[in-house]
Amino acid sequence: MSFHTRFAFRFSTVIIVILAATSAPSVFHRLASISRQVLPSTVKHPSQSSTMSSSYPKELEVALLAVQRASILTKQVFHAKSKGTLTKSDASPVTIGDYGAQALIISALKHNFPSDEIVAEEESTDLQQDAALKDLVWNLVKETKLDDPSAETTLGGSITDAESMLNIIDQGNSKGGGKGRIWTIDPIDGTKGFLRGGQYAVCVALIVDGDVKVGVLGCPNLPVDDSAPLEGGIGENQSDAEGKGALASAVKGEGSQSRPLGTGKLQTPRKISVQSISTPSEAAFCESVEANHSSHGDNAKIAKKLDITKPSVRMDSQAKYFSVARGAGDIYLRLPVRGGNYIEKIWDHAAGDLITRESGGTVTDIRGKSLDFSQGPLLTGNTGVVAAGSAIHAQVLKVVQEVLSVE
Ligand SMILES: Nc1ncnc2c1ncn2[C@@H]1O[C@H](COP(=O)(O)OS(=O)(=O)O)[C@@H](OP(=O)(O)O)[C@H]1O
Ligand SMILES: [Mg+2]
Ligand SMILES: [Mg+2]
Ligand SMILES: [Mg+2]
Repeated sequence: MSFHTRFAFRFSTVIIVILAATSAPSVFHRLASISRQVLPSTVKHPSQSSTMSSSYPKELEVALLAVQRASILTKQVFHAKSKGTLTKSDASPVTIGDYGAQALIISALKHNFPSDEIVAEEESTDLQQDAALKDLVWNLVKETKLDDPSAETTLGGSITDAESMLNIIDQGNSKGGGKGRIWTIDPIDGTKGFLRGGQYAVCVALIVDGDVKVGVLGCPNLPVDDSAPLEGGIGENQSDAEGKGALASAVKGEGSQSRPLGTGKLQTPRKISVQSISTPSEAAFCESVEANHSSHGDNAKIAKKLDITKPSVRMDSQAKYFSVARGAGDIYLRLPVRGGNYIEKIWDHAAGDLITRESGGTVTDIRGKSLDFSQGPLLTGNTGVVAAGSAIHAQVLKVVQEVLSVE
C-alpha cells in the first residue's frame, strides 16, 4: 500500500472540468510562446556564477532549472480557460498543472540523482482512471521545454511517453525520514491561490539526514523586485505579466538569493535578507488566505498585542516565506486552528524554512522548536509556524504563546 493511501490523501473524484482535448495542444503552444516573450532575457548560466562555490552546486542548479521549467508549465495552465480540476478526498483541489509540474520535476531529479528518494504531494491514480485527463497532462508535459537546449540537456530532456509520465509521478512516494538524501516537492503550493489568480509556488527542497540543505521556490505571480511592497487584499487577479515571476533559492550555510524566474538560462541572482527592524510594532504580517489553514482571529489578537498597525497581507503558498525572506513582509504566522488536528506536510515548508533562515530569519513552531523534517512526510513533531527576522522572533513567539496559552 502506498504512502499516499495510508495517509488518506487518495482522491475521491467529485468534479472534473476538462479542456477540449483537441484544442489543448495549440493553446499550450501559443501560451508557451507568450511566456517566452514576456519574461526578461538571460544573463548568466549558473555554472559560471554563484552555484560554483556551493557545497551543493549540481543539486542547486538542477533544482533551479527544474522549478523554472515546471513554473513555465503552470503558467500555461494558468492562462488556459480550464485547468482540469479535481477535488481530493480532503476537499483540496488538484489540477493538470500540479500533475504536470510534478512529472517534470521528478524526471529532472531522477535523471541527475537516480538513487535519491523523493516525497512529493501528488500521485497518479486519478490520471490512470481517466484517459482524457491523462492526455491533457501529457500534452502539457511533452510541450514544455526551457528555451536553452543545454539547460534542457541538464534536466535530461523530455519524458518519452504518457505511461512513463505516470510512472514518474509515482516515484515521489518515498516515506521520507531522517536518513539519506530525500527531495520533497510541492508542484503547486497554494493550488487554491493558483486557481483564483493569486499567489502560488513551485517548491523543491533537498533534505539530507533530516536537515534541509537546498531549497528553491518559483513564484510566477510575485514581483521580480525584492523591494516591491506587498500587495494587499487576498492576492486575487495577480498577473504573471512583465515584471512578475521570481525564483528564490538557498543552500544551508551559504545565504539565500532571488532572481527573475525566466524561461531558459538562469539569470544573475541577488542576495536577499529579512528586514532589519528591531521592534515588532513596525512589522507587517503575511498570513494564509484560508481561515481554516491558519487562525485569522488569533493572528489579529497577536498583532494587537504587538502594537502592529499595518494591515496583514493575505496570500497563498510559500510565497509568504519568500516575502519575509526578502524583507517585503516581516512575520509569517501559521497558527493551529482551534479544535483542528491538521498536521503540516514537509513539502509545504522545507524550501521556505531554509530560504527564510538563510536570509537572517528564524523559523520555529509555536513552542519555539525548529521544524523537524526527519519524521517522514508530516511535521509530526511541530505545531504551527512562527517565521520572522531573528531580531524580533523571540518577542513575536512570546506573544504567540501568550495568546495561544502554550505551556
Ligand atoms: N486544514 C488545513 N490546515 C492547514 N493547511 C492545510 C489544510 N488543508 C490543506 N492545507 C495545506 O495548505 C497548503 C496551502 O497553504 P497556504 O498557506 O497557501 O494556505 S492558504 O490557502 O493561503 O490558506 C496546501 O498546499 P497545496 O495543497 O499544495 O495547495 C495544503 O497542503
Ligand atoms: Mg494540494
Ligand atoms: Mg502545498
Ligand atoms: Mg500542492
